[in-house]
Amino acid sequence: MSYSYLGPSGTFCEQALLTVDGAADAERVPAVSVDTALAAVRAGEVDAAMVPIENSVEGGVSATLDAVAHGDALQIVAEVLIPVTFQLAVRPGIERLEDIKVISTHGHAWAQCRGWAEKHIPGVRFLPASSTAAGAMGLLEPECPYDAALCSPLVDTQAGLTLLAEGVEDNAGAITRFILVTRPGAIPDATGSDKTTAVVTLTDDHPGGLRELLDQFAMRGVNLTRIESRPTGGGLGQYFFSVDLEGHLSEPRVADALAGAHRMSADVRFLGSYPSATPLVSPVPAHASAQAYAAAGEWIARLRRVGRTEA
Ligand SMILES: O=C(O)C(=O)C[C@]1(C(=O)O)C=C[C@@H](O)C=C1
Repeated sequence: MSYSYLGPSGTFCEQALLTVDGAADAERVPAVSVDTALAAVRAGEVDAAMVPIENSVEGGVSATLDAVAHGDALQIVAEVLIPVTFQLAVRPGIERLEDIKVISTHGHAWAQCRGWAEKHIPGVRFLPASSTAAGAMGLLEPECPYDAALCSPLVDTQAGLTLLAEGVEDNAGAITRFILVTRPGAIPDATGSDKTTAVVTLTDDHPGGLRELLDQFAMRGVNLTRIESRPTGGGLGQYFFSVDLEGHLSEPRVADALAGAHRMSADVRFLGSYPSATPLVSPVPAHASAQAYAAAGEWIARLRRVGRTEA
């Protein structure tokens, strides 16, 4: 196997990738952006990509939500949760917080540390970097246009950077969720604790459209763990919905709910069923169990057989 990930080495993304069996010894190709990492999968240059999808403080990673929703089909085969904590690295010559005028990091990292930075370095300016590790590595460049970078604790051991502070995040205990993405192929077997991701674009804009979509899941006892609206790019008011739900496509209630969504909108993109990284939070109601579906299916089949005999 070969993998792309949001690089360079030292990102949280790489940390997530290294939790995958065999990835430590596999070919790992750092990419400059989520789009580039996924493009390498689409082009067949690597087998899979590890990219961030959601953070417990800052929410969805738009670059990932949009990239998997459009273009050649991709499939999510695994998810990884990584606790995130940040440290402040500085360029040579900077010795005190007061010397810092500009901080660089990934936008999601800045959103998680902005409160600390504004409190301890009043007036500091933010310069976006393509990743936390890219920001940190830039500090070693002779013409670095910023003084400090917020990065993962993985970075210091590799580069010999000077650290001025650790644990600078505003919310202790934050978690980022990453997904392992491949070209479409076999769906991982159901484990009994699985998630499914899909993208739905409602074709017809009318009052209650979103509620009707949600009903498809609610009435089949399917719990949603994330729902986000993202602009389609086609104009104001035009959105698609990206959803994660508890359950596997092989479960009748999940298949039925997705089929219901498809009846409402032909524009449903199935993005995969894969093992959940945490135990599912909501028990399956009795009426939505596989047994209840089987019993109801047999009942309908019986009715149809009787009808045919009598006809
Ligand atoms: O820049 C990194 O290190 C990443 O892996 C990206 C990313 C993200 O996109 O959310 C991952 C975890 C942190 O929340 C901050 C940045």
